[in-house]
Amino acid sequence: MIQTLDITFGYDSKDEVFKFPNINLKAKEHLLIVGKSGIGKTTLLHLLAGLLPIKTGSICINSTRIEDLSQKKLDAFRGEHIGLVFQRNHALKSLTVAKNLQARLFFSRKPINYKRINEVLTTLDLLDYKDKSIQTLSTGQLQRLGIAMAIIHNPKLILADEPTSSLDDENCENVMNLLLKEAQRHQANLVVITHDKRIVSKFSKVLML
Ligand SMILES: Nc1ncnc2c1ncn2[C@@H]1O[C@H](COP(=O)(O)OP(=O)(O)OP(=O)(O)O)[C@@H](O)[C@H]1O
Repeated sequence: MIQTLDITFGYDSKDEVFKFPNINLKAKEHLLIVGKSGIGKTTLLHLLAGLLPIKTGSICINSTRIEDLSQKKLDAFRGEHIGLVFQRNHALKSLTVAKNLQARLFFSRKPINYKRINEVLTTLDLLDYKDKSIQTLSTGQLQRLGIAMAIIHNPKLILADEPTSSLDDENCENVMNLLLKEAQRHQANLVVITHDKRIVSKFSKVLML
């Protein structure tokens, strides 16, 4: 469940103040965020993840007001309950694909579940790369690994910034189906930013910034 109320934000280096429309998602509801380049979509996603501090307003995720949390508690809350798909991959370059997923589970304070790792890698067509260094992966494979890292710990909120932008039609379909299936399975909310017209029909709620 996500509820935002009158949130505003400003980057220190700029005078511009972003004012965002309220978001109200019940359990299992999903949201697509669209809008022209530079309007503030990624900024909003980072606010929902608690990666940036709101200036005013409130953000409530599963009954927790994230602006009330200390930095330490916020980091722990994010690690445990939120899965983030970034535009750029944040995997650790020195580790293999599987070790990156193990590290993600470790930082989320979840047990290392090898069956779950294999299942996610299979769905994302990455099983053959399990023991490969991530430096050998293509852009699309890296993007799929980013998705694996965002869902491996069964988060309650999945936030995805352009998750399908560098994927072909088949992988675009696989990735969206996986994100929706994972969200459904764990009763999670899924919030996706996109310019990708191929995925619009998958969402019943759309927020235009
Ligand atoms: N760290 C930052 N410091 C200062 N300004 C920033 C920072 N990050 C983003 N901005 C500015 O804030 C505005 C919104 O950026 P944001 O990335 O949220 O837009 P967006 O809608 O996601 O764009 P796109 O669709 O191109 O990814 C832009 O004008 C951008 O230049």
